Amino acid sequence: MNEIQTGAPASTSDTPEKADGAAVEIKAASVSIGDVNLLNNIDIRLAPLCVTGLIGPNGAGKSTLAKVVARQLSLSSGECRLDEKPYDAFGARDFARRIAYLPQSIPVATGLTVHELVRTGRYPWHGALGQFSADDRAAVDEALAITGMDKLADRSTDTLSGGERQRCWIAMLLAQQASVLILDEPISALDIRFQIETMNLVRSISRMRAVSILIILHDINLAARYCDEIVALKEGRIAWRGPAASLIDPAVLEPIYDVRMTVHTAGVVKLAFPKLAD
Ligand SMILES: Nc1ncnc2c1ncn2[C@@H]1O[C@H](COP(=O)(O)OP(=O)(O)OP(=O)(O)O)[C@@H](O)[C@H]1O
Repeated sequence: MNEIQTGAPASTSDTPEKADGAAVEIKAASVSIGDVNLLNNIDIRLAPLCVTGLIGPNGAGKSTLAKVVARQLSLSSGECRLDEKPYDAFGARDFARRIAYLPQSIPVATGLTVHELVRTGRYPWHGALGQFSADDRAAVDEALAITGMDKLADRSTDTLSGGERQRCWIAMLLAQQASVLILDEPISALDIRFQIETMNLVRSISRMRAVSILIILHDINLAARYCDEIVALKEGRIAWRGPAASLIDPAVLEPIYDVRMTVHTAGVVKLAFPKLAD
């Protein structure tokens, strides 16, 4: 997997321009199912050039919030705005040009090759006749190359390993060239090399394409290292938010996870670990 090379490929007249950096604003968001409150009064803003890490214990509401931002789940109360307009102002295709979502559970079998699956990321950008343009082809080739999936382009997705499948879906998302990326645990199945390369890629995309990124992570050390801002959820509420550089501190982490923590310093890098029992 390589560092991202250039900006979006040059547009031709039959495909729309890539949407400019978009900002998402979620205000006073609550989600209830029956009498269970999954999210309570959440405010969050995703801005271009910013990687926001969403952390917190299992069941805290992270995936629920990701689904809300990706318009997969409706709010019980509150509002979602994209570029200062309510989500309802966007049709499905318009929305997909702006916001791309990688769910936590990706389908195991699609019956498509890697190349065919990544091509589906271009759907929102097809011209009026639905024809695949030079821009579409360039976006797919670039997405395959920077995720290292070009070597497996002709393989059936049904035969991929868990990590390869995760990279394949990341490639499809990159081909979509949206201005906002919502990534729910995108590195959970990746080995350490691909974890680091994916996090580097996420940062590069944020910087080079002015993309707004929300990424759910369980690895707090990677979150501190690669994100700009952190939002920590606990029991459906925001337990802490702040710059990623302030995360690795027992005073911050212990109340979020209810685990005693210890911090080790290697050079200028601080790493947090659970404290072992004496
Ligand atoms: N449709 C639903 N009906 C009832 N409860 C639900 C529903 N969907 C989610 N929940 C509950 O809401 C809570 C938050 O779930 P969510 O998947 O958002 O957590 P999470 O922080 O992403 O957890 P994890 O780290 O384990 O993936 C959980 O307790 C879950 O069981």
